[in-house]
Amino acid sequence: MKTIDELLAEGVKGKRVFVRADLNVPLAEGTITDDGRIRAVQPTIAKLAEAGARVIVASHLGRPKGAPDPAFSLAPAAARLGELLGADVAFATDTVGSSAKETVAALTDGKVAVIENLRFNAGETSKDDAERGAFADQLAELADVYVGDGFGAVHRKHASVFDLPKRLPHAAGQLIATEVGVLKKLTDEVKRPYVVVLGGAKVSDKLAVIDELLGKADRLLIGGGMAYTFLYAKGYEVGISLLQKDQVEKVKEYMARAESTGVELVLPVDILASTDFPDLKGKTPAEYTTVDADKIPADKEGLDIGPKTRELYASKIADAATVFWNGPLGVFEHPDYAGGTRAIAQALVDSDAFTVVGGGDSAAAVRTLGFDENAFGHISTGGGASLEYLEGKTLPGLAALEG
Ligand SMILES: Nc1ncnc2c1ncn2[C@@H]1O[C@H](COP(=O)(O)OP(=O)(O)OP(=O)(O)O)[C@@H](O)[C@H]1O
Ligand SMILES: O=C(O)[C@H](O)COP(=O)(O)O
Repeated sequence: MKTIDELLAEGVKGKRVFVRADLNVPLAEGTITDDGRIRAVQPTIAKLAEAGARVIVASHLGRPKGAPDPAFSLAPAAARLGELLGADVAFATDTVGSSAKETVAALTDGKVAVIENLRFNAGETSKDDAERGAFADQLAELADVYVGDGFGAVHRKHASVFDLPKRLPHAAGQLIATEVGVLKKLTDEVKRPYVVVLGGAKVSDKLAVIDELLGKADRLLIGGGMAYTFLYAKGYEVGISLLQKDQVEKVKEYMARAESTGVELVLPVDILASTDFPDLKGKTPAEYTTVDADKIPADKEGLDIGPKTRELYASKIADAATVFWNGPLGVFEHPDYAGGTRAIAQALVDSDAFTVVGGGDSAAAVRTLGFDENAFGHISTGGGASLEYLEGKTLPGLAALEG
């Protein structure tokens, strides 16, 4: 992979450089609630601008259906990027149409423009190679050079991630280089004990990584919504908790494998359970009871790990040399169910281990709960991307940069 420094050494002054970023930030009524992903790509953009490039920043945001949708506009992200850079950032109201062409043509050396959400065009995410290729051809007309720096999207075989770098001279941005460097440490040269904490909502999304981690990690601590499928597989009743019944057999197989290979697979021992999902908007106080994990009442759902589990998990993290954490341990968006996630974040901060937090929600949780980002070894901007990297999969966006 060509690095950004190698590209800069070749000279980018006056060149139109297309930066594929991941500006897919959480928004609440048009306001960015966590700008971590914008800050993460800013150094690459700033370096290119300082070197006199005409920088075109592109990204997806959310999952619009291949057509313009104002709810998914990148305009707020472009404005925030301008604030962070301390410079005017132009904004094109389309992606490859007249606004994009005019905006790019008007760029002068060292200036930055953001084009509208790539996913407003069906070609971006199309499964059809020709349709994706045709969109990539249009994007290629906008630029002379491609810089891949949207780590959060490198697992997507999308036009701007996979097809476009094949059409232009290309290099990897600083963020991608950092992310890959850190994740390599978790795959090639991991220091033990290696503890993995997995939470979040969907077991099915994380099964493949559990499969891979059973051969790599020393301990696997399970929490969040996915814990209930494990507890159910163990034979417990889980009330109305999140349960993926179609995954139960697979989970049983993994539990047996963990047992036979000596990997410690640790499940919650107590749970905060309630008859109601909490009010995430008004954040009115929740009513819940703390129950043992094998005694979840039939009319209740588990919404966070309980105090005994928090202590247990913290003790399993305390002597780790490496920790990877993906997925909140409870419905952290409500203050009454944020305690489990907070306890795990604190355990990471307190440990001497090299700690990596992966996943959009986990990274946002760490910041919204008030933790200092610098207290962690690395906070990845990739959710699915970091998991797929750890699974050992070939990531289209990295493969394209290597070619
Ligand atoms: N017990 C639970 N019941 C229901 N939902 C839960 C529970 N615990 C956590 N969640 C929810 O899981 C969601 C996060 O899951 P997800 O798998 O998306 O996490 P992530 O991997 O960090 O994020 P991303 O996929 O964005 O990278 C949160 O919105 C949280 O409220
Ligand atoms: O949030 C993410 O994980 C990335 O931005 C990728 O988004 P996607 O899952 O919608 O492709």
